Amino acid sequence: MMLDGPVNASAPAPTGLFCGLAVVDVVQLVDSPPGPDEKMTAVDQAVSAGGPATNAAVTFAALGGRAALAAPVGTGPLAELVRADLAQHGVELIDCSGARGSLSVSSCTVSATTAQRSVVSTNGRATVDADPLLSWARRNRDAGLPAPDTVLVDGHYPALARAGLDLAIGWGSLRIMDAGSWKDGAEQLIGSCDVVAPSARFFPPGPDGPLTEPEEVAAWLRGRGVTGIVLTDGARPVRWWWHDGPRPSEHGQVVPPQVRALDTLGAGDVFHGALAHALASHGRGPTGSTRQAVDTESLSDAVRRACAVAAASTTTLGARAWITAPESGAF
Ligand SMILES: OC[C@H]1O[C@H](O)[C@H](O)[C@@H]1O
Repeated sequence: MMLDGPVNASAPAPTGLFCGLAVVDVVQLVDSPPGPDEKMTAVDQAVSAGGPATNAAVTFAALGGRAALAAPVGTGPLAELVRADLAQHGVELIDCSGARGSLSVSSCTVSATTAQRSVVSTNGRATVDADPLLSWARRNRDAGLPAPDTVLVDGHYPALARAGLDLAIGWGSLRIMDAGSWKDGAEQLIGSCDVVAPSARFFPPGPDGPLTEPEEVAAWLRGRGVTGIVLTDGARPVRWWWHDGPRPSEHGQVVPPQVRALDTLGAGDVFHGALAHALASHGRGPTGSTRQAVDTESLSDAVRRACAVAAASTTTLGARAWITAPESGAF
């Protein structure tokens, strides 16, 4: 799984802002998922902060980037756990809690036989206030700090995503969306993104029902002005499309490294964090904007790197242990 070397060894560390969900993940590794009314002893456990944007931000920082996470976290014991995990992994928190600051717990069961996960969570039920994000941006500007190279949104808390994307438009940052499975309201955000990474469960509405074919999904996203499309499908090949202005569209796929997976929870988030890191590492283009530096070659290279990191993350339990695993030195 050794990669060809750093994306751009001489460039300063890329910076990323991640907007979306923070939760507490309680992960139990079991021989097989419990049945109704069954109590069982787990084989192992992991507890950490979780949520797509949170896991992506931690990955970005673990790969050497400077990451900030805008998410409602609030106060109390669960919030303390999230804050401690982010601090340990070098992610700056911009707490965007509104009046109701209620952090969710994701109860995650992972089968040691199949590495498949089941997740139960109230997800994003806190109210959100985007003002702390805007203040953070103003403070950084006044301090002369560079704007983030990339902004990633995960589709949770659309008002926060909107604020992050609007800032990114002003900064000229590369705008990435972890689109996951289809969510109502996604369409309003997608049109503001340069790169959209949906999963194989992303079925946008079509004239005759949901669009399920990858080519149809890609065409739908292209029709909304998206330049780079990265369609993930678990351990199956990742397909990508690049469609830049009048030039013909380019398309390719990357077969992820085949590994002995223990836990697939959060692997998609790790993929998105690594994708953002690789794309942001290409530096700034001729107009001083990161988005100008990204092209079809950098996208396919970023997909290849993200596949390697995400595959490695599935060999350990939870979305953190891969960071200190010996083979992660290759990243
Ligand atoms: O994408 C997986 C993440 O979101 C889920 O809700 C879990 O919290 C996990 O951290």
